[in-house]
Amino acid sequence: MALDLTVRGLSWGPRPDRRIIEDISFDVPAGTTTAIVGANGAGKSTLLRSIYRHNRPLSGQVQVGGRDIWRLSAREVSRLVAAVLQEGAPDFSFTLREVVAMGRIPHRNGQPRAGADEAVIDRVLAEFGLTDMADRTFGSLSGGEKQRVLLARAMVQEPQLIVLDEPTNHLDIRHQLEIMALLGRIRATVLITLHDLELAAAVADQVLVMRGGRVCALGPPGETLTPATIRTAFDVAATITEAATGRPRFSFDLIS
Ligand SMILES: Nc1ncnc2c1ncn2[C@@H]1O[C@H](COP(=O)(O)OP(=O)(O)OP(=O)(O)O)[C@@H](O)[C@H]1O
Repeated sequence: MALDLTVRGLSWGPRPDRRIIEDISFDVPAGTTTAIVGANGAGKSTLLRSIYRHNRPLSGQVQVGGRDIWRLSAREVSRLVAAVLQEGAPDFSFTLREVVAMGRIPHRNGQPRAGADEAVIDRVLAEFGLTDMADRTFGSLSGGEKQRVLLARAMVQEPQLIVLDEPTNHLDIRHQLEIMALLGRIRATVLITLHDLELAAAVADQVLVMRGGRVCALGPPGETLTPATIRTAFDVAATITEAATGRPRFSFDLIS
């Protein structure tokens, strides 16, 4: 299940005269992945917060499947959009299964969990290799396992759009690759912030490069992750070579 995301002229700031993101427009076609990259403070997380209906825009629109998210209730949006964020980790005393089950709440309409919910939870736990540790407490898990659980919680939400803020942060190389492989199997539309440009080039159909709260480049990785754009966005010199896999490999130098 996947719906397209349309963002038009989106601006947000804590006050009308203090805009952190300004005039952002882009489309994410249904079922595709867009990576957002940019320097620290460029506005990536702020943009995501507007898309999962946390920051009400000062101007502009966010539409999922053609529906303006601010014309829908929070519950309706949570049936469409799931978020995997840096902040907002669940209580560490919940079991892994309880944390994953929280993803069904938007579908329950005040009713207790039903058999259908349990079936979705069991399926996703199995898909994510979490069944055997389902009774462990969230607090006892490693960083990589926690990240997998948060992704599983988003998946039981059965979203049409999933937004992820740096889901590979703090993960070792193997766990980074595992998370990216899991993402590759997701049927939803994906919007993801990443600091690692090689990961972005590997997973994204489209890359949105941000600088100073604005879109600095938008398009396929080969057209956006160029030395010129990287210099503008990150203020570094980039050299791009081709790895044995055929994917781009980046190395960086300070500009003296
Ligand atoms: N509610 C807020 N009030 C005031 N300033 C804010 C608010 N939210 C974010 N900012 C500021 O907006 C800027 C962009 O922040 P944001 O977290 O979106 O950047 P980012 O690109 O995600 O950065 P990073 O790569 O470091 O995570 C930062 O300078 C931040 O301090």
